[in-house]
Amino acid sequence: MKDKKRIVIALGGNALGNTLPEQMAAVKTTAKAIVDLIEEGCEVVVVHGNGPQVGMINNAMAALSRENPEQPNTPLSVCVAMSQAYIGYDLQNALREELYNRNIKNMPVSTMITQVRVDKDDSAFSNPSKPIGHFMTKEEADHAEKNYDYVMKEDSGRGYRRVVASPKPAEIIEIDAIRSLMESGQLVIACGGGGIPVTREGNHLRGASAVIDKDFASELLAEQLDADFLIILTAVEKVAINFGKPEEKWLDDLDCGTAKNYIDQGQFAPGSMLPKVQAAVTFAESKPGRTALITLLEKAKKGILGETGTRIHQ
Ligand SMILES: Nc1ncnc2c1ncn2[C@@H]1O[C@H](COP(=O)(O)OP(=O)(O)O)[C@@H](O)[C@H]1O
Ligand SMILES: NC(=O)OP(=O)(O)O
Repeated sequence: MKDKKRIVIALGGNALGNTLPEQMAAVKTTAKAIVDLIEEGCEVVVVHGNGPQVGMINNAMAALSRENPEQPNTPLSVCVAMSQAYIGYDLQNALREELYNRNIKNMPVSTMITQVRVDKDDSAFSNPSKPIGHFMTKEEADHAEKNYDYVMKEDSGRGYRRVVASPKPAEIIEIDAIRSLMESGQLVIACGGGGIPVTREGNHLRGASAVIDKDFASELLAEQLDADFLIILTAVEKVAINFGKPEEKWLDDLDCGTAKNYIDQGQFAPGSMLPKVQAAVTFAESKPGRTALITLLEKAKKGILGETGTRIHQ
């Protein structure tokens, strides 16, 4: 029996920054927001994104293999694994320190290297859509497309980014290990970067060339851990309709039916707010009483207390 409110938190790009120094600084703020929820008596499992980081790692490994033909290129699945370890390391340390600062010394923090099974026939493999790495100019994007065989896409007027396949998560391979750690009172970081994408071949798990969306992976994790809340922390305090337009309206409360109508109207940008609202609706619909919350990282505590954010419910 659960005696605490169980929460899966999905951390967006602003929780980590884009570079090594930015990440070292950002995780301190992120840790404060997470430990606030632990102080409120919640049981928390943390998922994070990895778009900028996995792109950076992949570029570095590709440059290494270009310089040294004996060094084969590193598969994207391995780059996701590296990003889980690198981000988990910083986040785990920041969380441990923040727990100690608040005199919570009996809560070990661990990062679970997590594999997530995807369907090898997922249509996403022939339609790359997930932006990774840094923004580029048109000239840089043309160069990368021509020389590195990257697929590039313009991203909402902000420049060009490489896009890769992003299949839907079907199964969290390490779910029992994550559950055991959580139930023994640990603060667990899992499904980082959406999880290492793998396909199943008998007993063998083969790495897939993809990056899973962390919003969808955190939704699956929240369902499988029977969480009460899925909290998606991002760079806006609330979800809006007519976002960025004069008639913009910020939403406090959204039932699933209304959310689906707004999705059909194209109110949420693909690749940014759309997967969050889709994940929130899937979670809220999966069982009565489950609620999703989308809010600003720094407002997580106010959000859980019902004072801000957009709540998505049945
Ligand atoms: N309808 C909308 N309401 C609120 N924000 C929106 C909307 N459509 C697009 N956005 C943008 O989506 C961003 C969140 O997506 P993104 O930056 O990709 O998320 P993440 O925090 O996971 O990195 C917000 O900061 C905002 O700029
Ligand atoms: N994997 C993933 O969804 O990363 P971002 O949140 O950084 O895009």
